[in-house]
Amino acid sequence: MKNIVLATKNEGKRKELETLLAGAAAVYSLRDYPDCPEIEETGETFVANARIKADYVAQFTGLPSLADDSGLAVDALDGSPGVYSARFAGEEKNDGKNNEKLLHCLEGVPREERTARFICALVYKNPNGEAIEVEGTCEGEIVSEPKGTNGFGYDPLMYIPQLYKTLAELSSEEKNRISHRGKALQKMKAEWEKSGM
Ligand SMILES: O=P(O)(O)OP(=O)(O)OP(=O)(O)OC[C@H]1O[C@@H](n2cnc3c(O)ncnc32)[C@H](O)[C@@H]1O
Ligand SMILES: [Mg+2]
Repeated sequence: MKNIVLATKNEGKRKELETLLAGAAAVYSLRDYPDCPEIEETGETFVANARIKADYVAQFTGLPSLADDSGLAVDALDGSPGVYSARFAGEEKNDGKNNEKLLHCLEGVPREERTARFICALVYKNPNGEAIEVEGTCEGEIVSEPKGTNGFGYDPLMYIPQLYKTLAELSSEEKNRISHRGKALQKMKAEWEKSGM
């Protein structure tokens, strides 16, 4: 079984990725490398940022690394907060404040115009330089008040019309089945199979 270091400091992501990788890889994370410095996300796209994180952590640890850069693109906000999703309400990366700001930005916007999607770019990088890049998306609508307590980040605001629930009202298994992250990881597993990496 391959060893992988997850290049993330986000506990919500770490848990989901660990569950999704169970049986496929032995998983470490930056919790196991507390000396790994903060990695600056200077890219303009999700995949560019995931590449930066995967490269850095593969070099730093000498092990294959899997990075996730993700976020929410809201149509009524021309795709914002996008790559700024974590820092939408400031550098401190506060989920509650980010959600408040998003609701504030969408005040008065009618339901039919509140469509949005989560995007997850995954980059897998071997210390020898080989890489695999995939992306997954999850479509929904931004509700006008938070609902549900599961998940993390913007989950309480992301309503999935087909399920009549927000992502935060789903169990982790249900979320993983339909989420941007779950879909991206399915693609990654297929690429691992194909390439033998
Ligand atoms: O960069 P790392 O260390 O992985 O952790 P991060 O939290 O900074 O992660 P990102 O830079 O990828 O920013 C993504 C933000 O988008 C949000 N997000 C991503 N996936 C999400 C999900 O499945 N549910 C809810 N919010 C999500 C969440 O608020 C994250 O902070
Ligand atoms: Mg980040």
